[in-house]
Amino acid sequence: MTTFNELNISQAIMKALEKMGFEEATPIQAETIPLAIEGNDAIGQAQTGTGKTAAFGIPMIEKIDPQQRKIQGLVVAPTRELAIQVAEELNRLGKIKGVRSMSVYGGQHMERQIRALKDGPHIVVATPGRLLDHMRRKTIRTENIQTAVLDEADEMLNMGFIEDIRDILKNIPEERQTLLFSATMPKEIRDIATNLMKNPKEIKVKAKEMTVENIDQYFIEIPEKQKFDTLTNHLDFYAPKLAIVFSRTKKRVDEITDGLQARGFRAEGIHGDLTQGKRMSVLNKFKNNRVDVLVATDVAARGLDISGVTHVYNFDIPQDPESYVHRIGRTGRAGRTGEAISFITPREVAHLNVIEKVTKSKMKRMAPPTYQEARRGQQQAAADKLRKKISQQDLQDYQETASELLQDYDSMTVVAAALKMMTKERRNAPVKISSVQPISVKKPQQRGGKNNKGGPQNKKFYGKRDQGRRKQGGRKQGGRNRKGNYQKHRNRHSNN
Ligand SMILES: Nc1ncnc2c1ncn2[C@@H]1O[C@H](COP(=O)(O)OP(=O)(O)OP(=O)(O)O)[C@@H](O)[C@H]1O
Ligand SMILES: [Mg+2]
Repeated sequence: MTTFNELNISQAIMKALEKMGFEEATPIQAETIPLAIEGNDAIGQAQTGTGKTAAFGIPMIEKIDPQQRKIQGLVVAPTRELAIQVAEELNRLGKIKGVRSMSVYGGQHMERQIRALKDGPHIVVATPGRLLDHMRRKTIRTENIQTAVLDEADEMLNMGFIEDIRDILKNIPEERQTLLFSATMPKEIRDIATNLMKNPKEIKVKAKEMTVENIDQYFIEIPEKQKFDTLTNHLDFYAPKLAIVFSRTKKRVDEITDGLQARGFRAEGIHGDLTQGKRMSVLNKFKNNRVDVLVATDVAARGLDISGVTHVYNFDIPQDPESYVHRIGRTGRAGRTGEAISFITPREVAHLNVIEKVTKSKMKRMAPPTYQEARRGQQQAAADKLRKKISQQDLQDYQETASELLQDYDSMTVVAAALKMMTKERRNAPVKISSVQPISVKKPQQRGGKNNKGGPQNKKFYGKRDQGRRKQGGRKQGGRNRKGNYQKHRNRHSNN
């Protein structure tokens, strides 16, 4: 264990850390901070929820001169919500030193953003599209930036964002320090990354598995048509405190959300087609426990740090093993425990095995809870409430009425009636979710098609010869292929 004291951190930041309740540095922080303070470029890889934000935030803030009201640090993040969250954490870390961070993202009034930028933040945390917009308008000046960070670096250097990132980095002084962070870093992306940096130090916190070990991982094999009932049975039986349900498409997110609401759950959906105002309000409701189930596309898969998420459901198994790692990493953060439950259709078993292999983790098979179990789960929740009430021992006022009841009925009947009244019986509204194609592990010759995301991680499933062919083909048809993919990704992220 390393204390922050041992890392030669200045007083102002030490005080901020104390206020934040950080007692010891996490391994990625212990390894990164000294290297980054020395000025090295670095690629940092450590599991989800292990404090990568402060690992780059602390050295970045150390270097900033608060007297100079110029942008000296830049963080680029893939989603708006993450940009906001990172800016908040940096503001906490920099508060006592007087270092101010501001988030800049799409979907927000340009004029308002420009006014706020005139206030002279020291650090800007931005999504790529809007950042480029400001750079072109010269409302964000880059000449004083000393540190540039790509949070979720593998995502930022993947096809959807890579061109934007190149454009951004071109505009930042070459003497800059570049820091890249993520829980996942496929080798091909690491190679791209290395080209953008100067002799980067690679910091990889050694872990047996890519996923966090205090997340219990399960899978339930069920036909597509039974997924929704299985989800509601599971939610009733296990009564998670806060759950995130990931689905593959925006349409399905809407349908699942509507379905859950129709069955009486406090659920809300989040995806890129919603207005920014709606996205924020949904997330805030979830953070404040006014919503129990957040249904989301991958827009919520990376980086979001919402304390108290106990369960992550993959209503649809994700295409990439990396995406799986990030999605389930929304639980089990900062040493807490969590559960991840993935629904797979019978045809997706091979794909599940691929995810297990790449992430070096194992998912345990779980039987889908039955309707009877779900009902029992609901009754148990009511029984727990009764037990809690009994333990509070403030029932004197009710004793006379209780004894009258017991003269007329036996105790079993009275308690059963009380339980029935308290049980949140599910409204069994019929719900139909439009179907999607199962994800299959395609044979090599079938890969590389127009709809194939073709992420670098897929390379593993090519034979040696095919790899070569793919490389060649990739270059030749790169334009079309990349463009197709690029467009697809742009759409996915179009609301940054
Ligand atoms: N040294 C520390 N002591 C206690 N808590 C910490 C420490 N460092 C970070 N945290 C807290 O741990 C949580 C997770 O941190 P953070 O979001 O930076 O993780 P991450 O590694 O970036 O995860 P992800 O890969 O999901 O983005 C946050 O709530 C953060 O405030
Ligand atoms: Mg993070």
